[in-house]
Amino acid sequence: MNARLWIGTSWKMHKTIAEAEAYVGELTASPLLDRVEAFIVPPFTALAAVHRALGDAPVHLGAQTMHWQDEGAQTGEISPLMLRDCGVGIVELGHSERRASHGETDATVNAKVASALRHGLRPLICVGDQGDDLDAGASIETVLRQVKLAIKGIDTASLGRALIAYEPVWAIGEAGRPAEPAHVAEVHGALRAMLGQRGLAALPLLYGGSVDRANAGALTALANVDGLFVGRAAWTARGFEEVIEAALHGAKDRAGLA
Ligand SMILES: O=C(CO)[C@H](O)COP(=O)(O)O
Repeated sequence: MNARLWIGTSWKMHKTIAEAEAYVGELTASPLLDRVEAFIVPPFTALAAVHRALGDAPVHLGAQTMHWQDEGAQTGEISPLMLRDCGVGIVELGHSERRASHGETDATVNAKVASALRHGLRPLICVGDQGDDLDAGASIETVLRQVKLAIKGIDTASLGRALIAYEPVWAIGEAGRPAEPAHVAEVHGALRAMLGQRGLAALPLLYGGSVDRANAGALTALANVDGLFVGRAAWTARGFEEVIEAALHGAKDRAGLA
């Protein structure tokens, strides 16, 4: 296997179209993009403009969520067909902010994963334990349960396109504290073992939550970390490039990575 690291950033509810275009103009000048599977996940309003601005650049375009129906009376929602129409290839599903504040459940994540795969989109399934889970030693069972429910009833062959991001809720955002590499290694190891039992050992496992250029290398040095999903540290093109650089450096001695 000669896999490459997946390194991406969600801009969450940040950036106007002009700001998004300026970011893409700067990022696409980076030679590092040829060495990873880079992806950016802008807000819906900037998707079409970012798609145009990316042109042939080696950067995947993602969306932050979607509805599972193709169309319908779903005010305010976006369908998989609409994402495809904007040039989107990846869709983030189940982020903890959507679970906490926008009614996302394990069941809706499961419906969305199935729909994304039907429409040729690559689902980026986000799972994460709460601080209480961590304190109770229940991180692994929480995360395994979320993944099992997200992929429930979906055939193994089509799931080969999925990406999984472990994002501890206690590690995300301004109030978050970055997870220790030893904790990430334990959770990713358990995820790999469970997925392996289901014929899905090759699914890329990304880590997210307060990733920055200082800790990226220690995370990608871990055998079961196949990429990083970054928020704040990559909201400038230079910041994103620095994280990619650190991630590549961390992974340089790992067998099987390009
Ligand atoms: O979604 C995330 C990565 O895009 C995640 O919420 C991490 O955010 P960060 O703590 O600002 O890196």
